[in-house]
Amino acid sequence: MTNQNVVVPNARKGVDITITMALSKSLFSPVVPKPLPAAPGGYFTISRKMFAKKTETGGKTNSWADSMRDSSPTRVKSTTSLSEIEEKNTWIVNHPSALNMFEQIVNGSKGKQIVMFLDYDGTLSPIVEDPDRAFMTNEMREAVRDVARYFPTAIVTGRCRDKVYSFVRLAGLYYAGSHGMDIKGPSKNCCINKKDYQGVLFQPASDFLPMIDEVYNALLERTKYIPGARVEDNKFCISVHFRCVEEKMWAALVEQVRSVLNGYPKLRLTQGRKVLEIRPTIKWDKAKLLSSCWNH
Ligand SMILES: O=P(O)(O)OC[C@H]1O[C@H](O[C@H]2O[C@H](CO)[C@@H](O)[C@H](O)[C@H]2O)[C@H](O)[C@@H](O)[C@@H]1O
Repeated sequence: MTNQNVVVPNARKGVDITITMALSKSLFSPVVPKPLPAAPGGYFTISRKMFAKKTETGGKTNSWADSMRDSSPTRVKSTTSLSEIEEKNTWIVNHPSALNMFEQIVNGSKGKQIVMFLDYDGTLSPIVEDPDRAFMTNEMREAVRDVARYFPTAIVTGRCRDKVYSFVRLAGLYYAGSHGMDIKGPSKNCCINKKDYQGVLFQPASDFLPMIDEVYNALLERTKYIPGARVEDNKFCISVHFRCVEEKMWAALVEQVRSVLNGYPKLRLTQGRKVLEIRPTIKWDKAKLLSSCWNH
């Protein structure tokens, strides 16, 4: 089995795209016009996303605030150490540009089913201050529509599935919201055969809904005194945004979030791009979703 990550930088658009090439026997095969023959190999993934550093709960509030500062792109660094340069160079060597490897990609995909997995925020839409206004352009929508004509395509996001659908508005795609804890296939009208409609495919964390609701309300209450903090309900997950919070208040914000979570050992805290994410401790995330799709 081949598993290769290739990063495609695109300074012009500033977007990230994940391309996954998987076996022909996949979850998505019903919407492919001409299924490709099964291949003995596996899959390889091309990712052009610098995944934000994720940290588990358990650390001290200060280390959380440090981590929030470290992952903050607005923080200006006056010097770059030799080891940082070396680390970056190693990263680039291990994640070569897909644009420079097009032939290898085409060769590697022979006899395999190509499946597109696309992140939303910072990939299809620009990063903006207001999460409700992270709109994608019509040009990007058309590009995704075109891709979906050729390959089964899924949007995989930490957001609530309905919310991301309201941004993308393309019926022929798979949508995996709440970090893959809420998956739905293409809607009825866009399937070639009605029997292909798969509705809600997977909601492994449904038991957590009442708990998530409770925690969402507690977080709203506890963070309302921190200017700029924003709590987003992502159905099976919750996001606490600190993009608009002054840096000197970050430690106080983490303290509030952690104090709420103390009563909920079944929820865990991770960190994304200027966002704290609360999610169920089930053994399920976007990576597991991807591998389960191509092993389906
Ligand atoms: O896993 P992802 O799909 O990358 O979801 C992570 C978070 O994405 C969204 O927040 C990010 O984009 C916002 C709009 O550009 C930006 O304001 C925020 O700072 C970013 O973290 C989404 O709103 C969150 O709920 C997701 O957790």
